[in-house]
Amino acid sequence: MRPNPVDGADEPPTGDGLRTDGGDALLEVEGLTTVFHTDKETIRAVDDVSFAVEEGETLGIVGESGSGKSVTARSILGLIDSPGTIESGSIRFRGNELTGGNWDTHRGDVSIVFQDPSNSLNPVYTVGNQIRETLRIHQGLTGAAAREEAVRLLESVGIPDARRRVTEYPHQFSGGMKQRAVIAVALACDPDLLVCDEPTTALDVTIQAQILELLDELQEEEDLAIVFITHDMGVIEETADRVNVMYAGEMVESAPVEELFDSPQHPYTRGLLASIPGRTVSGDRLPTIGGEVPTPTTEPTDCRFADRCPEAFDACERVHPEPVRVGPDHTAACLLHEEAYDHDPDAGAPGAERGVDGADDAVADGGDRE
Ligand SMILES: Nc1ncnc2c1ncn2[C@@H]1O[C@H](COP(=O)(O)OP(=O)(O)OP(=O)(O)O)[C@@H](O)[C@H]1O
Ligand code: NI
Repeated sequence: MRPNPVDGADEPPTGDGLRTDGGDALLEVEGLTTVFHTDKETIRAVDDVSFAVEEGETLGIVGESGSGKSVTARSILGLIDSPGTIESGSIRFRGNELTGGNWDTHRGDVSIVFQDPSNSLNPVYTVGNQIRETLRIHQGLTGAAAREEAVRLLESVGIPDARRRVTEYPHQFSGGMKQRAVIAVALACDPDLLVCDEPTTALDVTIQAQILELLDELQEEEDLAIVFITHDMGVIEETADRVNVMYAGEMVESAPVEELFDSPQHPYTRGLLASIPGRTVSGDRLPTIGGEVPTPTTEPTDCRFADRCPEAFDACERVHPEPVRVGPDHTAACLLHEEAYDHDPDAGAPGAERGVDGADDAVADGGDRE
């Protein structure tokens, strides 16, 4: 939520410049391709995705269900199990390559918080027990030191009466308090990067806001970098410094959060933004993008969004768009931004809402006046 402390603005853009190499980012992901081999097909859940996370920043990853957000998160943590595998690409943490089984060198430097806190805590151990176990493994703390640190961690995530609650079992915690406890366990690793995969989706709206606020405070206090995964553009606007938009396994747009919201360059991003309450002309229904995310099973030869895209033109069916620079710190993978593909300008801007269900309803509202 706070501004990126590493100001990349005055770095000269490199020639082909979309890949960061040799930079000092905390996490660098390059060409990540994670596939699942099922009986009938190979699912390319994450397909040639590249991005970086700087120290202390929050990177939001957004996209509809099935776009590859969680598989990206699990890949970073080394949590891809059979039938899944990282087929190619590089994941570097502080410059060290993690793929190829080197996750243990940074185990604990990267920690994850999942959507459902109930699945993340062991019901047969007290909350304190689980925090202390993590402190022992990752920080070598035992005895009184571990007990004190467990209480301090519960306090730091805003659990009242921490000294007593540390002795309680997960079922004695409410949903929101459970997720705070999960975050305390994640922090017991003393991570530099916290990956949050839809951490508030299972919680009600008020609690959700409290957890988002907590993450923001923790980030400032502990100088944490956060990768925040959500399908909710509203949550992205509140939490992220930078945003990656994913669609069918690919990263279709990436930009600082304000720029993405002010000047989205991919029609898919425009569709996601149009579905935020309050951003579109008032109508009974929010516009949604018709259709759903296809499951990618082959290397792309076209734009995977073409058949849902209100701005698609003929080349979109036969050419795969690669990410291109559309601003100093902004990329989009869309042929609208490749001059070589001469598209019909009439199919451009005014049609941005065409094919977006519900947009017509909003316009039709004017009819009530007669
Ligand atoms: N264990 C698995 N076996 C086979 N396919 C998988 C497995 N895990 C994920 N996939 C597939 O990978 C693709 C991406 O899934 P992923 O869970 O990353 O999506 P997501 O963006 O996190 O969606 P959601 O918002 O629903 O959590 C989907 O097509 C999914 O079916
Ligand atoms: Ni997911």
